[in-house]
Amino acid sequence: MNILVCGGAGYIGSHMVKMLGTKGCNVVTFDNLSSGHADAVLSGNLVQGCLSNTQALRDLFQLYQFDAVMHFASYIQVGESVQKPAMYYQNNVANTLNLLQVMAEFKVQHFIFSSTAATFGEPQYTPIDEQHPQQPINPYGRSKWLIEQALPDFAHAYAMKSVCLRYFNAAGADPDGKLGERHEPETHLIPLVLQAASGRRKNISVFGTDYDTPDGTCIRDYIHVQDLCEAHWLALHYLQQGGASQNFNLGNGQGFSVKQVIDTAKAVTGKHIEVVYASRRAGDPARLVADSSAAQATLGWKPMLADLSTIVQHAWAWESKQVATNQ
Ligand SMILES: NC(=O)c1ccc[n+]([C@@H]2O[C@H](COP(=O)([O-])OP(=O)(O)OC[C@H]3O[C@@H](n4cnc5c(N)ncnc54)[C@H](O)[C@@H]3O)[C@@H](O)[C@H]2O)c1
Ligand SMILES: O=c1ccn([C@@H]2O[C@H](COP(=O)(O)OP(=O)(O)O[C@H]3O[C@H](CO)[C@@H](O)[C@H](O)[C@H]3O)[C@@H](O)[C@H]2O)c(=O)[nH]1
Repeated sequence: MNILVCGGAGYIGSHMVKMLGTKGCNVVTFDNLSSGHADAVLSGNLVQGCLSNTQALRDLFQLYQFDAVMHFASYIQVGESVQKPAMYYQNNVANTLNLLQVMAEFKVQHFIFSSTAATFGEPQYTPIDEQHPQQPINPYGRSKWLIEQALPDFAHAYAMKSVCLRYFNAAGADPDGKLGERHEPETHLIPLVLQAASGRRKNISVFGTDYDTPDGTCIRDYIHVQDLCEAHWLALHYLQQGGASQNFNLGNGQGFSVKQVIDTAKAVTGKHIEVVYASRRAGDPARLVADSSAAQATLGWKPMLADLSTIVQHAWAWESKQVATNQ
């Protein structure tokens, strides 16, 4: 199978490229390296280019006959999306539409899209299943939601079938230690806590202690990046076997508070972690936990690395490697 991975030099995409390589697929990564890293692409070819360049996409599709496209490329920071919505709608919506247009032109009919829990907005109930209303509360969530809304039209007009995978909080690192999270700047809780443990960062700020949760800090559903990639692999097979377009929520179904994550990191690393209590970060819902039973029933997906300690251990091995490499 020839698979195009847009954003394959990024955190989740690079793990996917590695997995596709081990499964025997021919992988082409298309990435503008705006936040990705060329050395994270461990399988196939890396084509450096931007989704804003429709002609570059046409040239790419001319060169390879893709069976499917996995689309990880986007901007990903909620806070930044509030400050710079134009940038988010341009990259996450307009550039994705370029990709879909070229897919339609070349009759590539299987699309797997990285969507997000942020399409739901403030939850009305948890765990969040696919029937939960989608009312995104920031431009990032809305940009992903807009693509979800457009996809049925592409299915109708061009017979393009898609699976939207709405990740909850992606975390962890390649169990082989070859890949991990390298966002610059890093905004995600687990890598930041571990940087505070390794000494690369002075402390970790806890954003808000007055939420309506047992310990007052926000609750999230952390899902191992390897388990996310496995879901993509199963989604690819689902589409190839004639499965209809569908959206799936992906998480472990278990929520952990910010304080619980820090405690787990202390236990895993055995290090002192300095904690600073700060005010709430705008746009953070108190509790996001996934109901992934649809993915389990339809795709046969089952998280294999669901334990938070395992997720943090793998991320810690990666962080320790970064520290050693930078010394
Ligand atoms: N990290 C999470 O917790 C999380 C949760 C839910 C959804 N997602 C989604 O998963 C996807 C991957 O997230 P990530 O954490 O790996 O992000 P990332 O920033 O590490 O990776 C994104 C990649 O896309 C590339 N890219 C961005 N715009 C591009 C463009 N116009 N043309 C070509 N390449 C471009 C970047 O260079 C980068 O390599 C994103 O779509 C994100 O919205 C992530
Ligand atoms: O220095 C920090 C960083 C984060 N947090 C808190 O930790 C939790 C998790 O935050 P973070 O790791 O930034 O993830 P989210 O904001 O939950 O967003 C992630 O998970 C969402 C789905 O749940 C995706 O849509 C986003 O793309 C992805 O970044 C939140 O309560 C934050 O307020 C802190 O307290 N201190």
